[in-house]
Amino acid sequence: MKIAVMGGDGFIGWPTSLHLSDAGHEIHILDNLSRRWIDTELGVQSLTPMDSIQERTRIWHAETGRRIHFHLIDLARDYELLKKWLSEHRPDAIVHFAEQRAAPYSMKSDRHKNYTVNNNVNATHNLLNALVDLNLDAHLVHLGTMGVYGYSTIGAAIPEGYLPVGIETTDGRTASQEILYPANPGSIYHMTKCLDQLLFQFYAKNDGLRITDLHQGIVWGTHTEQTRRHEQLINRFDYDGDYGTVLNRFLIQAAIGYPLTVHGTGGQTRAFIHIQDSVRCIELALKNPPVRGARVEIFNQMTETHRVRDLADMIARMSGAEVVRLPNPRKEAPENDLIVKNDKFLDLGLAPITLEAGLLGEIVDVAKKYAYRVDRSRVPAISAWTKDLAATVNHDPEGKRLKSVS
Ligand SMILES: O=c1ccn([C@@H]2O[C@H](COP(=O)(O)OP(=O)(O)O[C@H]3O[C@H](CS(=O)(=O)O)[C@@H](O)[C@H](O)[C@H]3O)[C@@H](O)[C@H]2O)c(=O)[nH]1
Repeated sequence: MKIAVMGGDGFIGWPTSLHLSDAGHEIHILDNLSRRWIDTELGVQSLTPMDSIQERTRIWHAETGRRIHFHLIDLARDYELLKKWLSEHRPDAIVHFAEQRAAPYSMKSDRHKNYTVNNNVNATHNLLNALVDLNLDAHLVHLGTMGVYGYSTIGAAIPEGYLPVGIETTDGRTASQEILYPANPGSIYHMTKCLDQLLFQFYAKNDGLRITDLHQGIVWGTHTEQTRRHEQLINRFDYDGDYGTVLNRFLIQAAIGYPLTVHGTGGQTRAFIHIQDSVRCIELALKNPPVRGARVEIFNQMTETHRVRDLADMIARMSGAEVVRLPNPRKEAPENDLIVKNDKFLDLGLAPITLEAGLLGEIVDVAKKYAYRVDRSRVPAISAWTKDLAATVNHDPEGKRLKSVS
C-alpha cells in the first residue's frame, strides 16, 4: 500500500513509519516538525540523541534499500498544500498522528490551550474535509486515546468504543441501541480527541469515509525491531514534566537517582502498551479496514492496566530508587479502578509484550545509557490543571530549590 503517515516524525509516528516500510509499504511522512519546535520552546531534548528527519530517512535507506519520503506540511495550517499533496499522491491509507499529544502541555496556559485545540481539531478536520472533496477513499487510521472514556469507578469493563443502552419508549417497550461511549476528557488535550470522535462519526455517516479510531493507553518503552537496527534510527524518549509519560519518567528517574514522582496517592489506574505492540496494532488496523458506509471502527489499543503507585513500587524494588508522593498538579480522581476490553486486537493475533518481561531491559538499555543527557531541572511536572492547583505544585522533589524551572 501507499501509506501517508501524518506526524511521522514523532514518538509513535517514526517507529510506525519504519515498521510499515519494513513490511514493504510505500511510506510518505507528512509532518510540520512541531514536536522539535516544542522541545526548543520548553528548553528540553529527547533523552535519546535524535537526528533530523532527513538524516533518519537517509540512514534507513542505507540500511535497508527502502525509501521513506518526507514532506514538510502542516495539516492544521496548510490546507491547500495538504489537499494538493493528497490529490497528487492518492494514498491507499493514512495514519493520523499529527496532533499535540501531551496533557500537561495542553494545560500550561491559555495560549497552550488555544494551540492544542486549534492544532488538533483543524488538523483532523482538514484531513477529513480534503478526503471528501477529492473523492479519495483512503482508509484513515487515527491515533486516539483511552482518555476519551474518563476513568470511572463503576466496576464495569470499558467496551471498544460503543456502549449498548436500553431506552424506554413512549409505548413502554425497551428500545436498545449502541451509542458512542460518553466522552469524559480529563484535559484540554484529551478533549480534542473527544472532538475528533464526533468529526469521525459525522464524516463516516455523511460521506462514507472509512475510519478506524484507536483508543490507545499510555505507551512505554522506546525501541522497536526497526529502531534497534542503527544508532541513528533511534526513537525519541521524553522524560520532562510535560511530555514524559509516567512509566518512562519513572524509568529515567530510577536511572539518575531521582525520587520517583508519584502524584497524590498514586491510586490512579491507567492502561498501558509497549511501543512495539503499538506499531503492530497500527499495522493490524490497516490490514482490517471497515467497509465503506460502516460506522467508525474503534479498538482499545492497550494491553494491561496498572496503578501508578504499584508501578513506582515495582521500579523502586528493581532499582533501589526512592518514591515521593507529591501534590497532584492535575484535577483527576485520586483513586480509580479500570477494566478495559481489548478482545479485538487479541482476536487479530496481537501477542502483547508484558511489563514484567520487558521492563528491566528498558532500564539498562536506554535509561542508563543516556542518563548523562538528562537535565534534572526539567524533571518536575509543574503544569497545573487549575490556578489553585498551580500554587501547590512541587518544583523540587529532590528537596532543594531548583535554579530554573521557567
Ligand atoms: O511523574 C508523574 C507523571 C504522571 N503521573 C500520573 O500518571 C498518570 C498518567 O499520566 P501520563 O502523563 O503518563 O499520561 P497522560 O497524561 O494520560 O497522557 C499520555 O497517555 C495518554 C493515554 S491515556 O492516559 O489517556 O490512556 C495519551 O493519549 C497521551 O498522548 C499521553 O501523553 C496520571 O494520573 C498522572 O497524574 C504521576 O503520578 N507522576
